[in-house]
Amino acid sequence: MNDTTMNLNDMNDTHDTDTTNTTTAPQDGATPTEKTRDIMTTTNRTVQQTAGITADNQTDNRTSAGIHTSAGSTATAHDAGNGADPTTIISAQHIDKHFTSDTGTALSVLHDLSFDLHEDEIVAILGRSGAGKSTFLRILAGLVPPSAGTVAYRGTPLSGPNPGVALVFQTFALMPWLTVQDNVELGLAARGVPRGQRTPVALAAIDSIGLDGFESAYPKELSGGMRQRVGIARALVLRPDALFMDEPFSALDVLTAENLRQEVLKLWKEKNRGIKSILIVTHNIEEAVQMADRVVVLGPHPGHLIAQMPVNLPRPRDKHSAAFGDMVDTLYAILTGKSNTEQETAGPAGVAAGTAEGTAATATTATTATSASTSPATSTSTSAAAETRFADTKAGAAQSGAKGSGASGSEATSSAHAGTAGTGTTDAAAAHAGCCGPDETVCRGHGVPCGVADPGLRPHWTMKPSSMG
Ligand SMILES: Nc1ncnc2c1ncn2[C@@H]1O[C@H](COP(=O)(O)OP(=O)(O)OP(=O)(O)O)[C@@H](O)[C@H]1O
Repeated sequence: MNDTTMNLNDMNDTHDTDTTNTTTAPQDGATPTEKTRDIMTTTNRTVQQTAGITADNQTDNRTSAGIHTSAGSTATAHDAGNGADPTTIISAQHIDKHFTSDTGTALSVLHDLSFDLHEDEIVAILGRSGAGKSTFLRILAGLVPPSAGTVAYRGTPLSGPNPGVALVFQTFALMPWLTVQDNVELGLAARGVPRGQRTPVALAAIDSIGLDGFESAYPKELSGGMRQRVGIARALVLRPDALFMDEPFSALDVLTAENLRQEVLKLWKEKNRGIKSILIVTHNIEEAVQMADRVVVLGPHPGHLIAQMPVNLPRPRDKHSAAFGDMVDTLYAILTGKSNTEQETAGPAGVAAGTAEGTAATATTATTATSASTSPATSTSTSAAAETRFADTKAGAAQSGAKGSGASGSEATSSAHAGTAGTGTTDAAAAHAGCCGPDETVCRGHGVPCGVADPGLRPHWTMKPSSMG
């Protein structure tokens, strides 16, 4: 510990680093009164019924619920969270958000968005670039006040930073002048934890995230992946009820991102994990399906709830399974407006039921898959939607809706094989061998046994090396 850390609270006040959830003040001047209005009276039973999920029977209902969508503006993602459910960590009700430009023009960013986060779940907020995902996350974190609506943490309306949240940022937000250890201790120091107590906690977190031996290193000495590990460790030491991750892997190369996702999921599996929920913002469909127990889809202009989908696939998830692919296809269709799920109450039920067998759902059939609930997988999804379903929706699906091309369409996964295997061939075994380390029995990028040809290997995972960056 160096002297710099003696004044950590001062640093937090001085530098806008977004390093903890305890120091950032509301930015647009909304009053606590505005923020707390009607918090206990906004329960909307109709909406709960529409969603098909109740607090009392959460898991079972999720399993059978399939995809829920909202054609209207009053839908809520999950139950309405009136405080009756002790597993509700955060409840946001009827959130509106607008920003006003220098010229006085109002930009409506979020409209009537309701959402509950519960214990023991990972939720992904998925949407196109500009849909308002990060803004919504920040509102839930209490970093930005809503223009209308309410946010409560454990039933208590927020009037500032959410005390149950710790944040991980896309850009890591590390203090460059602090060592790894000091960065990790930052949030604890800001909370007034004495140095003698925070050091062992920080060291344990550093160890758990795979940075043992780098305690004294400075951020500039670390790779991007290592920096994000520091960012994650810094959040973990706070043992937050909710770990918020705002596109945490999108600044990393494909393999590093995949490794870190696996690390986070490994931590999540631990009994004494210290965090009760994870909320991850992403525009990567595959990442959402890989990580989340529930995917909440936001539509743009202004950001609003268009669908939510439970992900009941067994963990660790097999990206090659038909069920996984069907979920990705379905979400792609929803994101690109090719789905008419607004009229449906269930999507590909094989997926919703969490079976290994998917349905024959494709981008065009997913929305009418209610009658295919027991169908085995019969499709390898060769539609344009399927071709691009692993694309970063910001670069690929979100902008064009066309077949993935170049870096956008292929970056998300195809380069995982090619970048390491260096083959770019259609030889599945060779491709997997490339991402299997000497001590690994499973290809970490794709969840298949090393050295085993994967019959489900999709064509776009073997694109030409030149298109893989
Ligand atoms: N502080 C701000 N002042 C003005 N406009 C803002 C502010 N923050 C966000 N916006 C606008 O709100 C909209 C939503 O931004 P936001 O970052 O929440 O979207 P997003 O879905 O997270 O996008 P991305 O995936 O590209 O990060 C954008 O049009 C953005 O320009």
